[in-house]
Amino acid sequence: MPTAAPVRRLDAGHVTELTAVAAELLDLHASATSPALLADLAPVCRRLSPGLREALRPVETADGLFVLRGLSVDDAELGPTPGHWSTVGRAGARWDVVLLLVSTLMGTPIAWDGQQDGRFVHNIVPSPGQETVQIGASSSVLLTPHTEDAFHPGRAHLLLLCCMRNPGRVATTAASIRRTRLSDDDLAELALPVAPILPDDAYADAQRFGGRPAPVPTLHAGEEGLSLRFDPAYTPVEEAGESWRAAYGRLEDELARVSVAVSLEPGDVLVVDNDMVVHGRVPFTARYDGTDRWLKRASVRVPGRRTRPASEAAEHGYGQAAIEAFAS
Ligand SMILES: O=C(O)CCC(=O)C(=O)O
Ligand SMILES: [Fe+2]
Repeated sequence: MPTAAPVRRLDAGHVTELTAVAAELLDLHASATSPALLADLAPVCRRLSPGLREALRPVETADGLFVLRGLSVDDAELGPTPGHWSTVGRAGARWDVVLLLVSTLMGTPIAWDGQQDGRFVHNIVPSPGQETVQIGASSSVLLTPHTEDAFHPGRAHLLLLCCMRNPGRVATTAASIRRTRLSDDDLAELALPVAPILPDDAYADAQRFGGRPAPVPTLHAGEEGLSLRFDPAYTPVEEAGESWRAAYGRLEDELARVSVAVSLEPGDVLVVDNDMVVHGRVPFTARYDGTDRWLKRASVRVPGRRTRPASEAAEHGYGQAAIEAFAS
């Protein structure tokens, strides 16, 4: 049984190269959200050294994740943790660019009109009033293991979580479907489109969408192996039949059994395969004094990936559309 996430260590030379290129891009474009900076990402990445590009290759094991370690955060320079994503401003902007470069080496960064003002890098901070909601801004509750943006066919293939600060070493949890053991009957049952996955509370517009929620398969046996699409907090499980509910429960149990806890340290980047791994977070007590936990998050699509059922192409996505950082 896996107990720890694999760590990939960036050597000092590669850290210097990556941070210097990020600083140059930010100087040139003034803002990490500038469309001109997004347009520069792919050409700049092509000029990075082969060693750095190799170090930042995508996820390659059945764990479906790794922690990239070696970057370091200057805590004093970062400034206080904001109480809400909308008040981050330019804080940690160089990290936004680092994350966009790492994302571009692995695929195409995506954003959503309906989430965090269409930004390509989200800020995940505990926010007053949201302590118990099932979104990243929560704190006092377990954030239930989920596929990111599971409600949408345009969701990311890879999710990157970069730690700015994490007092108390609050753990992110991650569980790979490829490490679970399920009976053939359960696999067959969960491959049927039985229950829909509704938009989560980070998407107010999508939640107002008038169309009919379509049931989707939970598991998919693709050419490369099993993938999953799973978000029990937003799945009306109680509307499904008893036999399917029992199989879904066994899947939840198996995911809990193989789950690893990853306590991110400042500068760590957790890379998660969003088709293979569900992630969550243990509860913690927010301080709201500027020293709180703070992650930056990027979502990446990998062109040409065939890990999902073809039927997803016909989904309405609750009126939301993913925006790509550049044409891929
Ligand atoms: O806070 C965490 O460790 C993970 C939160 C999360 O689910 C996310 O940012 O997508
Ligand atoms: Fe998440």
